[in-house]
Amino acid sequence: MTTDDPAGDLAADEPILRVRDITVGFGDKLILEGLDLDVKRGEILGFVGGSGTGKSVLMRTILGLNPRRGGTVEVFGHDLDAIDAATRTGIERSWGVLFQHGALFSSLTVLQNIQVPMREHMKLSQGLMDDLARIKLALVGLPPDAGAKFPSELSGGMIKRASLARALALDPAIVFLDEPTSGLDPIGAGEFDDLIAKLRDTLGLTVFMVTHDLDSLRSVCDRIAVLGDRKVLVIGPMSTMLTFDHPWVKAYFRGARARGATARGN
Ligand SMILES: Nc1ncnc2c1ncn2[C@@H]1O[C@H](COP(=O)(O)OP(=O)(O)OP(=O)(O)O)[C@@H](O)[C@H]1O
Repeated sequence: MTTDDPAGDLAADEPILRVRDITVGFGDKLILEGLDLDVKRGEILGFVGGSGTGKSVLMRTILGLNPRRGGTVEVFGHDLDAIDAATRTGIERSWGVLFQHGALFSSLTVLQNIQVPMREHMKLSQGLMDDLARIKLALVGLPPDAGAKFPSELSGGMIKRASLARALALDPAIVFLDEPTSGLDPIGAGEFDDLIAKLRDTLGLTVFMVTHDLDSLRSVCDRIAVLGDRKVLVIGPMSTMLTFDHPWVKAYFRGARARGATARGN
Protein backbone atom coordinates (compact mmCIF):
# COMPACT_ATOMS: atom_id res chain seq x y z
CA MET A 1 0.00 0.00 0.00
CA THR A 2 1.30 3.44 -0.88
CA THR A 3 0.84 6.17 1.71
CA ASP A 4 0.02 8.79 -0.93
CA ASP A 5 -2.98 6.97 -2.30
CA PRO A 6 -4.03 4.02 -0.17
CA ALA A 7 -6.73 3.16 -2.69
CA GLY A 8 -4.19 3.25 -5.52
CA ASP A 9 -3.92 -0.53 -5.72
CA LEU A 10 -7.65 -0.91 -6.31
CA ALA A 11 -9.22 -1.13 -9.74
CA ALA A 12 -11.41 1.92 -10.34
CA ASP A 13 -14.62 -0.10 -10.09
CA GLU A 14 -13.67 -1.98 -6.92
CA PRO A 15 -15.37 -0.82 -3.72
CA ILE A 16 -13.18 1.30 -1.46
CA LEU A 17 -14.97 -0.27 1.49
CA ARG A 18 -16.32 -3.81 1.46
CA VAL A 19 -18.18 -5.17 4.47
CA ARG A 20 -19.18 -8.83 4.43
CA ASP A 21 -21.35 -10.90 6.74
CA ILE A 22 -20.87 -8.61 9.74
CA THR A 23 -22.45 -9.67 13.00
CA VAL A 24 -22.33 -7.43 16.08
CA GLY A 25 -24.05 -7.92 19.42
CA PHE A 26 -23.93 -6.67 22.97
CA GLY A 27 -24.72 -9.32 25.57
CA ASP A 28 -27.63 -11.34 24.29
CA LYS A 29 -28.81 -8.54 21.96
CA LEU A 30 -27.86 -8.85 18.29
CA ILE A 31 -27.63 -5.48 16.54
CA LEU A 32 -26.25 -6.48 13.12
CA GLU A 33 -26.44 -9.94 11.61
CA GLY A 34 -24.87 -11.04 8.34
CA LEU A 35 -24.67 -7.48 7.03
CA ASP A 36 -23.06 -6.80 3.61
CA LEU A 37 -22.25 -3.36 2.27
CA ASP A 38 -20.04 -1.88 -0.47
CA VAL A 39 -19.02 1.77 -0.74
CA LYS A 40 -17.76 2.83 -4.16
CA ARG A 41 -14.83 5.15 -4.71
CA GLY A 42 -15.89 8.80 -4.95
CA GLU A 43 -19.51 8.29 -4.00
CA ILE A 44 -21.54 9.90 -1.23
CA LEU A 45 -23.39 7.04 0.41
CA GLY A 46 -26.22 7.94 2.75
CA PHE A 47 -26.88 5.39 5.48
CA VAL A 48 -30.34 5.52 7.03
CA GLY A 49 -32.52 3.43 9.29
CA GLY A 50 -34.81 3.73 12.27
CA SER A 51 -33.49 5.08 15.53
CA GLY A 52 -31.46 2.48 17.40
CA THR A 53 -31.15 0.10 14.44
CA GLY A 54 -27.35 0.16 14.57
CA LYS A 55 -26.11 2.78 12.12
CA SER A 56 -23.54 4.20 14.52
CA VAL A 57 -22.65 0.69 15.63
CA LEU A 58 -21.83 -0.26 12.03
CA MET A 59 -19.72 2.86 11.56
CA ARG A 60 -17.84 2.19 14.79
CA THR A 61 -17.40 -1.47 13.85
CA ILE A 62 -15.89 -0.54 10.49
CA LEU A 63 -13.51 1.80 12.32
CA GLY A 64 -12.54 -0.98 14.73
CA LEU A 65 -14.07 0.75 17.75
CA ASN A 66 -16.65 -1.99 18.40
CA PRO A 67 -15.92 -5.70 18.60
CA ARG A 68 -17.69 -7.86 16.03
CA ARG A 69 -18.69 -11.48 16.34
CA GLY A 70 -18.12 -12.31 12.71
CA GLY A 71 -17.57 -11.03 9.21
CA THR A 72 -14.88 -9.07 7.42
CA VAL A 73 -14.12 -5.42 6.74
CA GLU A 74 -11.96 -4.57 3.73
CA VAL A 75 -10.73 -1.01 3.30
CA PHE A 76 -8.83 -0.06 0.12
CA GLY A 77 -8.73 -3.81 -0.65
CA HIS A 78 -7.11 -4.74 2.68
CA ASP A 79 -8.83 -7.12 5.07
CA LEU A 80 -8.47 -5.33 8.42
CA ASP A 81 -8.02 -8.68 10.20
CA ALA A 82 -5.13 -9.70 7.95
CA ILE A 83 -2.82 -6.68 7.93
CA ASP A 84 0.26 -5.72 9.88
CA ALA A 85 0.38 -2.73 12.22
CA ALA A 86 2.09 -0.44 9.70
CA THR A 87 -0.58 -1.07 7.05
CA ARG A 88 -3.27 -0.53 9.66
CA THR A 89 -1.72 2.81 10.62
CA GLY A 90 -1.60 3.78 6.94
CA ILE A 91 -5.29 2.97 6.56
CA GLU A 92 -6.22 4.89 9.72
CA ARG A 93 -4.38 7.90 8.31
CA SER A 94 -6.53 7.65 5.21
CA TRP A 95 -9.91 7.87 6.84
CA GLY A 96 -11.42 10.84 8.60
CA VAL A 97 -14.26 10.68 11.09
CA LEU A 98 -16.85 13.18 12.21
CA PHE A 99 -18.62 11.77 15.26
CA GLN A 100 -22.25 12.53 16.00
CA HIS A 101 -21.75 15.40 18.43
CA GLY A 102 -18.62 16.83 16.91
CA ALA A 103 -16.44 15.47 19.71
CA LEU A 104 -13.97 18.34 19.68
CA PHE A 105 -11.68 18.64 22.68
CA SER A 106 -13.19 21.47 24.74
CA SER A 107 -9.85 22.56 26.22
CA LEU A 108 -8.22 23.01 22.81
CA THR A 109 -8.76 25.80 20.29
CA VAL A 110 -10.12 24.95 16.85
CA LEU A 111 -6.64 25.08 15.30
CA GLN A 112 -5.27 22.83 18.05
CA ASN A 113 -8.18 20.39 17.52
CA ILE A 114 -7.42 20.20 13.80
CA GLN A 115 -3.78 19.47 14.66
CA VAL A 116 -4.56 16.49 16.91
CA PRO A 117 -4.43 13.90 14.08
CA MET A 118 -1.33 15.63 12.65
CA ARG A 119 0.49 15.27 15.98
CA GLU A 120 -0.57 11.64 16.21
CA HIS A 121 0.48 10.59 12.73
CA MET A 122 3.07 13.07 11.39
CA LYS A 123 6.24 14.69 12.54
CA LEU A 124 5.80 18.31 11.49
CA SER A 125 7.01 21.61 12.87
CA GLN A 126 4.50 23.71 14.78
CA GLY A 127 4.67 26.37 12.08
CA LEU A 128 3.80 23.90 9.33
CA MET A 129 0.96 22.43 11.38
CA ASP A 130 -0.40 25.94 11.93
CA ASP A 131 -0.29 26.61 8.18
CA LEU A 132 -1.95 23.27 7.35
CA ALA A 133 -4.65 23.75 9.98
CA ARG A 134 -5.44 27.20 8.58
CA ILE A 135 -5.83 25.67 5.11
CA LYS A 136 -8.31 23.12 6.49
CA LEU A 137 -10.18 25.92 8.25
CA ALA A 138 -10.60 27.75 4.94
CA LEU A 139 -11.51 24.51 3.16
CA VAL A 140 -14.57 24.06 5.37
CA GLY A 141 -15.58 27.71 5.07
CA LEU A 142 -14.62 28.95 8.53
CA PRO A 143 -13.13 32.44 8.92
CA PRO A 144 -9.47 32.68 10.01
CA ASP A 145 -10.37 34.08 13.45
CA ALA A 146 -12.34 30.90 14.26
CA GLY A 147 -9.01 29.10 14.64
CA ALA A 148 -8.23 30.74 17.98
CA LYS A 149 -11.67 30.03 19.45
CA PHE A 150 -12.61 27.26 21.83
CA PRO A 151 -15.53 24.93 20.96
CA SER A 152 -17.75 26.60 23.58
CA GLU A 153 -17.44 29.86 21.63
CA LEU A 154 -18.76 28.34 18.38
CA SER A 155 -22.26 27.93 16.97
CA GLY A 156 -23.55 24.42 16.19
CA GLY A 157 -22.82 24.87 12.50
CA MET A 158 -19.29 26.09 13.20
CA ILE A 159 -18.66 23.08 15.46
CA LYS A 160 -19.70 20.76 12.63
CA ARG A 161 -17.37 22.56 10.23
CA ALA A 162 -14.49 22.53 12.72
CA SER A 163 -15.03 18.81 13.28
CA LEU A 164 -15.01 18.28 9.54
CA ALA A 165 -11.77 20.25 9.28
CA ARG A 166 -10.25 17.91 11.86
CA ALA A 167 -11.58 14.88 9.93
CA LEU A 168 -9.82 16.28 6.83
CA ALA A 169 -6.56 16.98 8.68
CA LEU A 170 -4.63 14.12 7.08
CA ASP A 171 -6.14 14.44 3.56
CA PRO A 172 -8.22 11.27 3.89
CA ALA A 173 -9.54 9.23 0.96
CA ILE A 174 -12.77 8.45 2.80
CA VAL A 175 -14.68 10.28 5.51
CA PHE A 176 -17.25 8.82 7.88
CA LEU A 177 -19.85 11.33 8.98
CA ASP A 178 -22.32 10.47 11.75
CA GLU A 179 -25.40 12.67 11.38
CA PRO A 180 -23.46 15.74 10.23
CA THR A 181 -26.52 17.96 9.82
CA SER A 182 -28.36 17.02 13.00
CA GLY A 183 -29.06 20.06 15.15
CA LEU A 184 -28.56 22.49 12.26
CA ASP A 185 -31.35 24.66 10.92
CA PRO A 186 -32.41 23.85 7.32
CA ILE A 187 -30.25 26.62 5.85
CA GLY A 188 -27.18 25.55 7.83
CA ALA A 189 -27.86 21.91 6.94
CA GLY A 190 -28.17 22.78 3.25
CA GLU A 191 -24.91 24.72 3.34
CA PHE A 192 -23.19 21.79 5.03
CA ASP A 193 -24.53 19.42 2.35
CA ASP A 194 -23.19 21.76 -0.35
CA LEU A 195 -19.81 21.71 1.38
CA ILE A 196 -19.73 17.90 1.42
CA ALA A 197 -20.60 17.79 -2.28
CA LYS A 198 -17.92 20.38 -3.07
CA LEU A 199 -15.27 18.44 -1.15
CA ARG A 200 -16.21 15.24 -2.93
CA ASP A 201 -16.01 16.98 -6.31
CA THR A 202 -12.75 18.85 -5.66
CA LEU A 203 -10.85 16.34 -3.48
CA GLY A 204 -12.34 13.12 -4.88
CA LEU A 205 -13.43 12.15 -1.37
CA THR A 206 -15.55 9.10 -0.72
CA VAL A 207 -18.22 9.85 1.89
CA PHE A 208 -20.05 7.45 4.20
CA MET A 209 -22.76 9.49 5.85
CA VAL A 210 -25.14 8.31 8.55
CA THR A 211 -28.12 10.63 8.40
CA HIS A 212 -31.80 11.08 9.16
CA ASP A 213 -31.97 14.12 6.93
CA LEU A 214 -34.21 13.49 3.92
CA ASP A 215 -33.07 16.72 2.32
CA SER A 216 -29.43 15.53 2.47
CA LEU A 217 -30.40 12.18 1.01
CA ARG A 218 -32.16 13.85 -1.87
CA SER A 219 -29.63 16.56 -2.58
CA VAL A 220 -26.14 15.06 -2.15
CA CYS A 221 -26.25 11.29 -1.82
CA ASP A 222 -25.46 9.20 -4.89
CA ARG A 223 -26.79 6.07 -3.25
CA ILE A 224 -28.69 5.30 -0.09
CA ALA A 225 -28.41 2.18 2.05
CA VAL A 226 -31.23 1.37 4.45
CA LEU A 227 -30.54 -0.52 7.65
CA GLY A 228 -33.35 -2.65 9.02
CA ASP A 229 -33.88 -6.13 10.43
CA ARG A 230 -30.15 -6.08 11.37
CA LYS A 231 -28.93 -5.83 7.77
CA VAL A 232 -28.94 -3.64 4.69
CA LEU A 233 -32.51 -3.95 3.40
CA VAL A 234 -31.91 -2.11 0.14
CA ILE A 235 -29.18 -0.01 -1.46
CA GLY A 236 -29.45 2.23 -4.51
CA PRO A 237 -30.35 5.69 -5.75
CA MET A 238 -33.39 7.60 -4.52
CA SER A 239 -35.47 6.15 -7.38
CA THR A 240 -34.92 2.67 -5.89
CA MET A 241 -36.02 3.89 -2.45
CA LEU A 242 -39.25 5.27 -3.90
CA THR A 243 -40.30 1.93 -5.34
CA PHE A 244 -38.95 -0.50 -2.72
CA ASP A 245 -41.68 -2.50 -1.06
CA HIS A 246 -40.94 -2.51 2.68
CA PRO A 247 -43.09 -0.86 5.36
CA TRP A 248 -40.31 1.27 6.92
CA VAL A 249 -38.79 2.24 3.57
CA LYS A 250 -42.22 3.22 2.24
CA ALA A 251 -43.10 5.21 5.35
CA TYR A 252 -39.74 6.98 5.37
CA PHE A 253 -39.39 7.88 1.70
CA ARG A 254 -43.05 8.23 0.76
CA GLY A 255 -44.60 9.28 4.09
CA ALA A 256 -45.83 12.69 5.18
CA ARG A 257 -42.36 14.13 5.94
CA ALA A 258 -41.02 12.98 2.58
CA ARG A 259 -43.95 14.63 0.82
CA GLY A 260 -43.24 17.79 2.82
CA ALA A 261 -39.62 17.81 1.63
CA THR A 262 -40.80 17.36 -1.96
CA ALA A 263 -43.26 20.20 -1.56
CA ARG A 264 -40.38 22.42 -0.34
CA GLY A 265 -38.73 21.77 -3.68
CA ASN A 266 -36.10 19.16 -2.81
N1 LIG B 1 -21.31 -0.20 23.52
C1 LIG B 1 -22.59 -0.62 23.54
N2 LIG B 1 -23.01 -1.49 24.49
C2 LIG B 1 -24.29 -1.94 24.50
N3 LIG B 1 -25.23 -1.56 23.61
C3 LIG B 1 -24.87 -0.70 22.66
C4 LIG B 1 -23.54 -0.19 22.57
N4 LIG B 1 -23.46 0.65 21.50
C5 LIG B 1 -24.71 0.64 20.96
N5 LIG B 1 -25.54 -0.15 21.64
C6 LIG B 1 -26.94 -0.41 21.31
O1 LIG B 1 -27.02 -0.75 19.94
C7 LIG B 1 -28.24 -0.27 19.38
C8 LIG B 1 -27.93 0.53 18.13
O2 LIG B 1 -27.31 1.77 18.51
P1 LIG B 1 -26.84 2.84 17.45
O3 LIG B 1 -26.29 3.98 18.24
O4 LIG B 1 -25.95 2.23 16.44
O5 LIG B 1 -28.21 3.23 16.77
P2 LIG B 1 -28.45 4.25 15.57
O6 LIG B 1 -29.09 3.48 14.47
O7 LIG B 1 -27.19 4.97 15.24
O8 LIG B 1 -29.52 5.19 16.27
P3 LIG B 1 -29.82 6.78 16.16
O9 LIG B 1 -30.35 7.00 14.79
O10 LIG B 1 -30.85 6.98 17.20
O11 LIG B 1 -28.52 7.51 16.44
C9 LIG B 1 -28.94 0.53 20.47
O12 LIG B 1 -29.91 -0.30 21.06
C10 LIG B 1 -27.82 0.83 21.44
O13 LIG B 1 -28.32 0.96 22.75
